This record gives sequence, structure tokens and C-alpha cells, in this order.
Amino acid sequence: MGKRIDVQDLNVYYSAFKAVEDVTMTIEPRSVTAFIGPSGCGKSTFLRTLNRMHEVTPGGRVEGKVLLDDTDLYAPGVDAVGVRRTVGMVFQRPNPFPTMSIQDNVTAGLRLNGIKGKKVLQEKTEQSLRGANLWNEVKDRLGKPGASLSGGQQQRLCIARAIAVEPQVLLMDEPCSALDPISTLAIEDLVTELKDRYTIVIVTHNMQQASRVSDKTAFFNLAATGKPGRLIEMNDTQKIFNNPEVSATEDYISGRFG
Ligand SMILES: Nc1ncnc2c1ncn2[C@@H]1O[C@H](COP(=O)(O)OP(=O)(O)OP(=O)(O)O)[C@@H](O)[C@H]1O
Repeated sequence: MGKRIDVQDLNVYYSAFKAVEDVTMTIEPRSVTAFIGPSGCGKSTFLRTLNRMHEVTPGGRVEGKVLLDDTDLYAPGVDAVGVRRTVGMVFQRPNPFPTMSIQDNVTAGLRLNGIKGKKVLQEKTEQSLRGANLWNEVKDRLGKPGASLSGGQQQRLCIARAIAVEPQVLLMDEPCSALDPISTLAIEDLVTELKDRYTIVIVTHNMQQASRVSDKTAFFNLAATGKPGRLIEMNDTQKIFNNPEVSATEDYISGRFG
């Protein structure tokens, strides 16, 4: 499990507006890569190109290639829904289906894929909730609604829902920004565990979080408002935080701008 992502010369547009320019990068399988950079530099936009979610926005389109191992996600005939199954996503705000039970939340994707067997769904529920470090907290109330959980539990439920369909890659867009520090640490621990099986990409504004959880860090920046965001530097996280090669990276991580 866990595929490699190769992005080649990617430009990302909202209609005529080029939001992200000329990104080339490799994301190694079973690693955690953090995307950092000031607001508006295109981190989330770029992240959403990695599972073809960007094109869901009207006017959203890309030029260039995103390879998942050897498959170009944007080649003609590639099914975007299948791509999103292989490359799962967790969003900023926990978004469980609020009235659906905890178990049904976890198995929603499986049921959409036509899996109906009660036993299989139960097994998948337990396996995914264990994978998301939530099983012990909810095993006695699987029939309760998703909204009955705390924010941090809801986010782990969303991670359980994402991993239930056995993706290869997990994209996380500021998954802790709505959470308290304890829940944040729980998610960070989980990310570290999950990287044994998945390729993980996480957008974060929290420098400590990037340095705690990621193996590689990619710094994005934009020359001015209205200009496209660009990848400025990507390297081992230790290198980016201790000895970056580009002065703009150093200015950003040391809090001199952004
Ligand atoms: N739906 C949209 N339609 C048009 N432009 C958009 C849309 N969403 C984002 N943009 C623009 O694309 C650029 C990149 O936005 P994006 O949200 O990807 O940046 P970001 O780095 O993730 O920012 P933040 O850190 O604030 O979340 C910005 O100029 C933004 O205004």
C-alpha cells in the first residue's frame, strides 16, 4: 500500500486565473509530506489536484501531469471517482454525516461501492476505527449519530471513513485547525502510525506540526497577490527547518512574513 506521486509541470487554474504555476515534485510512498506557505499561495488548490477534486469547482482545470506510480491521473479515460477512492481526503472541519450512525459513517463509501454484507461491514467498521485510534472510545455506541462525538473524535471518524475504502494516499487539508491541542496531538500520532501504510500529504499552518509529523516539507509562496503560487523549496523536513536553501523559506519559517 501507499503509492508514489510524481507531479510534472503542473499549472492549476480557476477559469482564467492561474492559481498555481509550474509545480514539479515527487512524493515518496509511505511518507508524510507537509505543504506550508502563506495564505493564498495555493496549497489547498494544489492538494486538491492530487485526487482530481479541483475540477469539481466550476472553471477548475489543470495542465501538466500527476502520476500515481505509473498512472497519469489526468490521462483520457481515467475515472475521477476511482481516483478519489484511491486518493482519499480529510478536510479542515470534521464533516461526518451528522445524523448517520458512527458505523454507517465509517462504511458509507463501502456501501456506495456496493458492499452490503453485514459481517463484512462490521469487520470493516472495527478495522477502520482501530486504524483511526477511535475504536475504544466508540465501540459501545456504534449506533449513535456521528454528531454525538467531540470535534477530535469526529475528525478521527472522518479518517476512519477515508481509510475504510482502502486508499493508497491520504490528503489532509489542515486537519487539526478546528481541534484543541490534545485532539491535535492524537491526530498527529495517528498520522505517524498511518504512514506505514499510506502516502500522506498534509497542509498545515502550524510549523511545529510540520516539523513533528512530516518527513519532507514543501514550501509554497507567491510573488504578490493575484500572482500564481509556486513551489519554492522541497526537502527533508529537518533541512527545511534547520538550514533551508532559499532565503524566503527561512523568512517564512522563522516568522518574518506570512
Ligand atoms: N473557488 C475558487 N475560485 C476562484 N479562485 C479561488 C478559489 N479557491 C481559491 N481561489 C484562489 O486561488 C488562490 C489559492 O488559494 P488556496 O486556498 O489554494 O490557497 P492556500 O495556500 O491553501 O490558502 P490558505 O492557507 O489561506 O488556506 C488564491 O488566490 C485564492 O483566492
